Amino acid sequence: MITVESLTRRYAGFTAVDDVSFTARPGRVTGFLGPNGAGKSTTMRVMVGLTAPTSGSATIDGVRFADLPNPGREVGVLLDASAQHAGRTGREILTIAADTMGLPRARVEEMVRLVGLTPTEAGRRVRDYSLGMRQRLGIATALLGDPRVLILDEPANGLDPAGIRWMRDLLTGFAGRGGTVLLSSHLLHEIEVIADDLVVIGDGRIVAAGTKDELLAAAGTLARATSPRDLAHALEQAGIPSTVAGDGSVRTDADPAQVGAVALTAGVALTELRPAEGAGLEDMFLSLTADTQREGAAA
Ligand SMILES: Nc1ncnc2c1ncn2[C@@H]1O[C@H](COP(=O)(O)OP(=O)(O)OP(=O)(O)O)[C@@H](O)[C@H]1O
Repeated sequence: MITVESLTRRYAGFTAVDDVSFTARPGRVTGFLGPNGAGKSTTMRVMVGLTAPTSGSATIDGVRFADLPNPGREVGVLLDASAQHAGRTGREILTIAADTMGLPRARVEEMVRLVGLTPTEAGRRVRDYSLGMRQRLGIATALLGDPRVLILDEPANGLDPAGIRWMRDLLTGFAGRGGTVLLSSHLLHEIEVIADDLVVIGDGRIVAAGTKDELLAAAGTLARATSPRDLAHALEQAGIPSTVAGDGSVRTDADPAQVGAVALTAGVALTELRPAEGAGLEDMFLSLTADTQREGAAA
């Protein structure tokens, strides 16, 4: 279990992470989402002791990362796949990590196979790796010590479609065996498929956290009508607040049956009526982080 409590990190007067609290539980994949610069990497860096918190804490099963006796055996970390020593081969990097953790050398070849690097690729210098190969090596390093917790920043970055599918199965299997997975990603579809729980951060603050099902169900109802303004007006008359998005869709917290009844009474022809959850994580993400998007309010 990863526990983040009232975590704040300031840089010279700028607050990158602002009083953030959440947990990532065993047996679950927790997706960590937010727009560029929202504070995901900073939070993850604090978790693994690379950045000191200004206040608050991040612990793994109640222990700070820096206090873990053999961290690689307990927490697998992939923060920046390009941070590996470019002059070493993939195999050398894994061997050094295995020696540091006191693991048998056989574990190195096991991991090379597991992440789908060929023996030739494992013998190539990392500076000559493609992004996807670096990512695979980073995942091999994270899994080497057979940890029970994984902290992965954008692990799917650079992977081809087969690689993304492979990673999805790997992480789901890891959580299925009782492991804790926290992963950040900009690939919302990936998160939607793989995550059990979601933590959404915007401008350094948590804007939503809960199970994926809860958060998607909370998205309300989406309706389209030949005249969106008439529908919004009819809903308002019925005491149901709604918003009309730029694409003409009308959103409300009321359920679809209520919206349908109001439209019928008002004589407004609907062209679409459904739970907004069908719109998926992307819509939820954009509406939750609308205030913090560089591109301005999306809905
Ligand atoms: N060492 C630093 N000094 C000053 N500001 C920093 C430092 N590290 C991060 N920041 C700032 O903190 C904010 C959060 O950055 P962070 O990298 O955590 O965001 P992120 O959510 O991971 O973004 P992205 O999705 O773009 O990777 C940004 O505004 C960033 O510029």
